[in-house]
Formats: sequence, structure tokens, C-alpha cells
Amino acid sequence: MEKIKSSELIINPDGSVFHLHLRPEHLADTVILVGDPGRVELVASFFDEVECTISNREFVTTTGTYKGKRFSALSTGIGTDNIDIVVNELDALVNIDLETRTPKAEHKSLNLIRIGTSGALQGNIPVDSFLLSNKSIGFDGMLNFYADRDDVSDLDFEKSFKEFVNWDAKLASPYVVPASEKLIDQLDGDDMIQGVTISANGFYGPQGRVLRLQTLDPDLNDKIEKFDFKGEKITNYEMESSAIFGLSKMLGHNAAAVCAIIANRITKDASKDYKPTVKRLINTVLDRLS
Ligand SMILES: O=P(O)(O)O[C@H]1O[C@H](CO)[C@@H](O)[C@H]1O
Ligand SMILES: O=c1cc[nH]c(=O)[nH]1
Repeated sequence: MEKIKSSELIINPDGSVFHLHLRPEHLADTVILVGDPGRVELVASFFDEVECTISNREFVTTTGTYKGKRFSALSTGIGTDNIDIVVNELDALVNIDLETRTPKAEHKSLNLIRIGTSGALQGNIPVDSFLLSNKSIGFDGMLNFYADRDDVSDLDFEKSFKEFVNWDAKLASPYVVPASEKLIDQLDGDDMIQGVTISANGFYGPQGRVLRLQTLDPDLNDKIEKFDFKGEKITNYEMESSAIFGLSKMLGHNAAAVCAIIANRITKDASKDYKPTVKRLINTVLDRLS
């Protein structure tokens, strides 16, 4: 089998992957992905034991055990461009032999669960609630660079969404990827609202926030609020889940995302203090996965 060249998969002198600085033994099979590097310590504060903490740039990883089960908590920073790095390097750690630089014959499936923060797009979703994503729509366009993009995207949903909102041709074409049903079943509970999430490629204009600059389509969020695909409603904006779901599905990993709602874009409400909500969410997710 042909070796993956050193320019394509950069490995550091200590044998770790280029950005994450992890070696295969550092990684658990269940990985909690968070945006904020500071949130890794919060996840690890629940661990019974910590094995290792490794950091490079915004990518901080702590591996340890919670109620006897091994978890890694890893920060991705903000945005789907970082997710391209994180998911590809996590996959390389488990599915590529880094010594021979060849893909392994047997593929391992990781469980990748994002615990994030998010803004609601329906008036009846309270701030400080938990939102479990059934699907994620990528406004970012990252997945469009991959050949298998159409195989993992819900093309009927895409078409219907683009027609309904009159999607502008200047923007990257949106993709729609479901979360892992197995993980949704594990994470679901009375305290979870389920819905369809949008990952935007920015916090301001791409999510319709106007400070001093006007947006291309000032009515986009109103149309998103009204949109319905076979009974499914779009519920929230964040910035990573679409790429996590898309790359995971293409590579054979299980992915899910659950967010603390810290703002409601319809009622214009914002959480007074979202950090206790995020802490409660982390505890809930660890309990349901362990
Ligand atoms: O709190 P995190 O996980 O970073 O998630 C959300 O917060 C950031 C924007 O403030 C984006 O990363 C968005 O997805
Ligand atoms: O409105 C919000 C809140 C958190 N994160 C986002 O991306 N958007």
C-alpha cells in the first residue's frame, strides 16, 4: 500500500500528529469536543482520574476516567475550519498506522460528542436550556471540498431549504448531515430539546447579527424560523456541529452535539450567567455516556 507522504500527514518529532500533538495512546474512544479551551479543565474537573493533558495552540486535550469509563476532552477552538483539522487528526490517530504511514485494515469508530454554546432560533426555546441536534446544516461550505459530500448530506432537505430562503448564489452551498442515532438515544432525556442546528461560518453577519454592518439578507433569520421540512424545524445557531457530523459520517465515526442555549435570537434574551448551565450540561452528558 502506498505511504501517505510526510507533506500530507505531518507528524511531529515525538510521533504526535501535527496540530493536536497527540499520540495514539493519549486518546480515548469517546471524545468530548468543546470550543473553548478553558472548558476542557471544566470537563476534566468531573474525572475520577486524569491520565494526561496535552496542549498546542487552541487544541487542549485531557484524557481521564469518569465513573470508570475513559474519556478525552478536547478543545477545537471556534469554527468548522478547525474541525477539519481536529476530526482528520483524530481519525489519523486511530485509523492510520503512523509508523508505516498507511491506513489500517480495520477501522475504529470513535464517539465524538460536542458540548457547546448556542443561540436559539425559535421563540419557545428558553435560555439556559439544553439543545440536542438531530441534524446540522453547514453554512460554512467546508464539506463541499470532499468527494463524498453528497453521500452524507440530506439532498432533499438541502434543496427545500435553499428554495425556501432563496439562498444567494454568492454563498457556499449548505449541506445537511444527521447526528448519530445511537448517541442521540443515549443523550436524550426530559431536559433535552431536539432540533435542527445551523453551523454558521461567523458569529456576526453569518448569524444575522447587525452591529455597524448590514447583512446580505436581513430577512434570513425570519425565513429560517418559519422553515419546516417534513415537520422538522431549525432551532439554533452555533459554529462547529455540521463539520463534525459530516466528516464523522464520511470517516465512519459516531457524532452528536448538545448545546447550552445562551441567547435567544427571536426574543432577544440572553443568559445572565451561562457557565453554571454549561457545567450542568457537562455533568449530564458524562452521566449519560458512562
Ligand atoms: O461555546 P463553543 O463550544 O465555542 O460554541 C459556540 O461558541 C462560539 C462562539 O461564541 C462558537 O464556537 C460556537 O459554536
Ligand atoms: O448566538 C450564538 C451563541 C453561541 N454561539 C453561537 O455561535 N451563536
